[in-house]
Amino acid sequence: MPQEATWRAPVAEGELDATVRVPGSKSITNRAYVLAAISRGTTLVREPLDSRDARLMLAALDRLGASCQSSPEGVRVGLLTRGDGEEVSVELGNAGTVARFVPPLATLGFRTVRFDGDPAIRRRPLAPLLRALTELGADLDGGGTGAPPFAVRGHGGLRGGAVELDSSASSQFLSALLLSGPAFDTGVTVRLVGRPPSEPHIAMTLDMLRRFGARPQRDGDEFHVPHTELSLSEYTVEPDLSSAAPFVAAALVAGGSVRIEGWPAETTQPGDWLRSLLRELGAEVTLGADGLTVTGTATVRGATLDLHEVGELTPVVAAVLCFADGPSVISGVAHLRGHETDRLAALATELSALGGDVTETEDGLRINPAPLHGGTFHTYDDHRLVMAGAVLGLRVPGVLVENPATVGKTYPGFVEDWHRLLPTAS
Ligand SMILES: O=C(O)C1=C[C@@H](OP(=O)(O)O)[C@@H](O)[C@H](O)C1
Ligand SMILES: C=C(OP(=O)(O)O)C(=O)O
Repeated sequence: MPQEATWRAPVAEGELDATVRVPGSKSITNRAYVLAAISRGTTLVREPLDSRDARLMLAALDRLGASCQSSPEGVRVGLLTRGDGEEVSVELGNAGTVARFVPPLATLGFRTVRFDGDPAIRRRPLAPLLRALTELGADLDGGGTGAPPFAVRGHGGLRGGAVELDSSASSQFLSALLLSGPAFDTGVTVRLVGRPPSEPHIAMTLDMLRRFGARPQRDGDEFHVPHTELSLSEYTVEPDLSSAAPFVAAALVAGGSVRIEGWPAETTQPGDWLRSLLRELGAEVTLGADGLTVTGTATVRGATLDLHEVGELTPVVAAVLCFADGPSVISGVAHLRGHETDRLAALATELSALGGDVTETEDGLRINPAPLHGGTFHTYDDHRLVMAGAVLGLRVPGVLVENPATVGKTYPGFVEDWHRLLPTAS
């Protein structure tokens, strides 16, 4: 991982012709670890992501007594242990999946689990989940503010049952309750109030629960997961299609072809939507047994896009649209103000600082064509802003991406892989 304070994002000096293998999906890896930790026996998670967020999840499960062992085959995760009244601390970093998925698990043992992390995670939404957990019988200490630091005093299980949940600030609140639902005494029934973002991530939760042997049901806004003993001997993680976003975007922005190996034929990942997006913006897109191939001509069409379901793609998509030949509007992503940073403010500020004509709206961004120039691209400790900066640098000399190491949240080898994409780059 580069240790420099800034990284000069390389310019594409010609057409691209590259094949890339991106690391495993953060969302799938961390769900697989959680489900493995409430499954009988040991689950081997193959091809998992190894990144800051994935390590934080493993460290959290280790604190809850699950044995987590890495080997060349993958990571073996055992069942959580009940504990003996001890007090442990879980480090959240700035991982939404750890902050949302682990507190429900902490109710299952006999231990007090203290949660805290980076300053940024203290500002991210959590209150509706902590409220719902309390209603389901959890004993929380310091959760009144609805933010870390707080503690869960585990009493060896959670009653569970029916609860109303406002998951409009993050789909992860709903996923958190559903993922632990099989381990609650009476399972869990969640009635949603408000519309959650990131529907594919909810589908991913339901799909992975089923694969581990749970029987989740959905009826519109009501979700039910009965108490069930789970078990699965092994689970293979797909490549992270959101980490692939800057690479496939590169073919459109710089021209030429980029192939992503291992792109699944069927998936619940939100990144699969890139196939239709890139076509709409002007690329040729082919999905075959050898992966996804995207071919572009360096011409980008402007577009009006509702990104409510695929919010995590916004930084890279916004960077691409700065090269469009017409105006663009991104909407449906007000919840991005509660992501790693306020992504709408960060993108408007940083893209404008490089000459972009980018303004914030209530729930998105307006982007008009404007010539860009070099300068420092601040990244606010947000991995996806590093990826956005890399895309800008393909066509704009002198883009200095601040703190590139922060990309290690989901993709520690990103900078090295990006340079391999551009063998003739400066
Ligand atoms: O469940 C998940 O793995 C995720 C859900 C989404 O969160 P939000 O619904 O909070 O946007 C997404 O943005 C995040 O990167 C990962
Ligand atoms: C929102 C994101 O992450 P997190 O899992 O921390 O919510 C993201 O990766 O874009």
